[in-house]
Amino acid sequence: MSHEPTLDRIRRAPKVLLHDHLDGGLRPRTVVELAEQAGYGALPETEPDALADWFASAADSGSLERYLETFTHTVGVMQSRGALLRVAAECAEDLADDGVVYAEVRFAPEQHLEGGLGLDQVVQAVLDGFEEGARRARERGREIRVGCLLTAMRHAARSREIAELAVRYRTSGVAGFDIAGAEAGHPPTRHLDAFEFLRRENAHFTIHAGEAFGLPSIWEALQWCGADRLGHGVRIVDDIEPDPDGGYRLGRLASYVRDKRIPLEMCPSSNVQTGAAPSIAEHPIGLLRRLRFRVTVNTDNRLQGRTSLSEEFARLVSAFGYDWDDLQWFTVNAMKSAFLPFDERLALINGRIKPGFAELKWAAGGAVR
Ligand SMILES: O=c1[nH]cnc2c1ncn2[C@H]1C[C@H](O)[C@@H](CO)O1
Ligand SMILES: [Zn+2]
Repeated sequence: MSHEPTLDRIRRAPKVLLHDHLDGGLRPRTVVELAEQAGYGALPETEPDALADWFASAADSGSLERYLETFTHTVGVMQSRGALLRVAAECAEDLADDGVVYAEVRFAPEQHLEGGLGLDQVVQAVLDGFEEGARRARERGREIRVGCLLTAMRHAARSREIAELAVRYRTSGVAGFDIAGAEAGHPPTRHLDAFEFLRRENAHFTIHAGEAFGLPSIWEALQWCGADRLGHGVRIVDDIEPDPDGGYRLGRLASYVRDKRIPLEMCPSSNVQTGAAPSIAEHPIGLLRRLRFRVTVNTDNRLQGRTSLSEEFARLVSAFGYDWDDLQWFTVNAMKSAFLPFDERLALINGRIKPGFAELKWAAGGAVR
């Protein structure tokens, strides 16, 4: 029997997902049906397979700005309570079917007000949807826990309001806060007021940084804003240089990120699509994993990337030859980095992740550690 983690077996592994956009993970058929129901006439294709192809190829643009244009159509059909609830429920089900046991799914409430909903109603619809999806998954024997991160758009000016919303819902399923959108020209320090508020409230947040823009963005996110985690953070490699004796020399920022165990929410396929990395095989995740940064593996946008967490892992296995120990290491890193109380993280690591991986290693004929 092969020791190699195949896609099929990876799907059975208990996985953890920290960076996944609700509006980047719709089923193509759902986009078509919601568009019909809402009278949204701007879809570039109206047949689900053709629409799936369109999203994947339009997002394959080499530029974050053009990649983000594809969200017009997903956000466009997510403007009612019914639509938000359906998308969130299907998201929870799809992740559970992929073997994800814990997920933090993010979206920007301010983008879903065009149908007349208020911010609170938008958040409530999504939380209700996650609960419904998790319930349906449980009925099929799949246990998943889904938390929500509220995103503020970095080009807009509603971050303080969204941060307050995140704190208001923190006991109802919102695990934290994030900023997203085009990075160049929109530094995280523009939203300092929101981050300072969150810190005073002992709340958690991550910041998309070091994706389409380099080290200054990472530095601001950590040292000015106080981010707990970095969304992508892939450009931290710009602060790492090979040294003559075959090792690597870390600059001050890269050292800080590694020493403080700052979680990197890496999204390999998304980075290839936006041009942040030339290919999966050349993705900095290979080096960062070897240097033992706190690397986690994520999907970013399953629709645009035509991917799943299992597929991201499978792509890394074929590019870097990762084995079950590597996949477990990424997964434990992610669980340690979740915006969940420490005892609950530990319970998932010891109760689900370690036993689940041990079973797969055993089935693969490998040593159980
Ligand atoms: O990878 C990304 N970088 C920056 N912004 C992103 C990325 N993926 C999605 N977004 C944006 C588009 C969505 O409409 C928004 C909220 O999920 O976040
Ligand atoms: Zn993202």
